[in-house]
Amino acid sequence: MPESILSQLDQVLAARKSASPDSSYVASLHHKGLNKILEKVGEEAFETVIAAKDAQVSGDNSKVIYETADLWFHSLVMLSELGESHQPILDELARRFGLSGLDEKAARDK
Ligand SMILES: N=c1c2ncn([C@@H]3O[C@H](COP(=O)(O)OP(=O)(O)OP(=O)(O)O)[C@@H](O)[C@H]3O)c2ncn1[C@@H]1O[C@H](COP(=O)(O)O)[C@@H](O)[C@H]1O
Repeated sequence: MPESILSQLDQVLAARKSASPDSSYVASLHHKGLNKILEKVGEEAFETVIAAKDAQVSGDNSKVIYETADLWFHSLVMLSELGESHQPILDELARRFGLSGLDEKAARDK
């Protein structure tokens, strides 16, 4: 089975941690450090929200798809900077699968 794009990206992002900041965008982000990466995640989250509001009016989802990809990508860079891969996130979603959000909240609020 071909490797998933998330696995392929994880490998590239990890390799970029030791690359020269002049040689690549991801290497430049790792070089600038976590605060710069978090700034980008916040920026992309905001742009995604605006694109979703626009899509609601126009009925065209192309911009929100593009911005969500930017958000996911920068979130992967954040995880990579912290020494994580995408896998624990998929595992957490899998753990939650089938667990009603309402039931989970009720158990938490007890
Ligand atoms: N998926 C992506 C990806 N998505 C978005 N981006 C970059 O993320 C940046 C988004 O920032 P903005 O939209 O804010 O644009 P900007 O104004 O250029 O950014 P700033 O100057 O504000 O930081 C752009 O430069 C995009 O090109 C990405 N850059 C890289 N990748 C992947 O990461 C791999 C490694 O990339 P390099 O490190 O550049 O080789 C690539 O082969 C791709 O697979």
